[in-house]
Amino acid sequence: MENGAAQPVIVAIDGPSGTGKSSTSKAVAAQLGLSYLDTGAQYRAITWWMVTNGIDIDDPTAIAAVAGKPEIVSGTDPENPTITVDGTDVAGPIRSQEVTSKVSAVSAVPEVRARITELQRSLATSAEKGIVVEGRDIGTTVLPDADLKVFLTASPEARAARRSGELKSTDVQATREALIKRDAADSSRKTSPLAKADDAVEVDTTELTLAQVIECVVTLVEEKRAGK
Ligand SMILES: Nc1ncnc2c1ncn2[C@@H]1O[C@H](COP(=O)(O)OP(=O)(O)O)[C@@H](O)[C@H]1O
Ligand SMILES: Nc1ccn([C@H]2C[C@H](O)[C@@H](COP(=O)(O)OP(=O)(O)O)O2)c(=O)n1
Repeated sequence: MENGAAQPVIVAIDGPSGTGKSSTSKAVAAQLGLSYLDTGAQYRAITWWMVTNGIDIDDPTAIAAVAGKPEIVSGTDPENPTITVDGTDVAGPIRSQEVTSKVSAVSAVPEVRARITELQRSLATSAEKGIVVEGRDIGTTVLPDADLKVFLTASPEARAARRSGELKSTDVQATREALIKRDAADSSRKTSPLAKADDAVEVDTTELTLAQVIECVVTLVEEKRAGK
């Protein structure tokens, strides 16, 4: 088949916080003309709704009871990814410290995961040219038949330095601790934890520039498409 008429390609990119999933996925999707989905933004959006509606984050039963209520819509253009909850643009508020500190507890609730996973699968199957989906459990649970699975890693020091730079925070040590705590919670939850799929390609980005990581993933997609 000619490249121009290629079959939709599904790319799953997983890994802990600060490994470069969002920046890499967005750039790869833009370069290859694919859609892009930030699944972390969806979990942040449902967490934002729980916080805004006064739901007790320490009560998984209370979270489960209302998990079906908010309508979460993700725009999948990599040049302009969007996220709304019941029609409200929440791209800014979902990055708040409060949401960041509560998102692991909310996303550990099975009813929340079932709801969000369904949204993710539906977006992936409707992407005409294909999609790059980034998260924690995409290769293992959400899209186990993805054409390419990549698992990004980096040292905690590199990840904390990147996040601190982004948050314009000088306290790299506090950022490092918060990041390690969130990764531990995400990796140890019962339902669909952060994990590398057996057939994922692991890329350690500690010593790589973002441009190098993007090039690496684009090459992996092209090799898959060429049937190598
Ligand atoms: N290989 C890299 N080298 C240096 N900085 C990077 C690299 N990859 C990503 N970054 C930067 O690190 C920060 C976190 O990256 P991001 O893509 O949001 O990670 P994740 O989605 O895995 O949490 C961003 O500011 C991004 O520009
Ligand atoms: N597929 C996913 C994606 C994110 N999550 C949860 C766990 C993560 O700590 C939060 C936030 O994810 P996000 O990718 O926005 O996190 P960072 O960009 O690393 O700060 O969502 C998840 O449980 N499953």
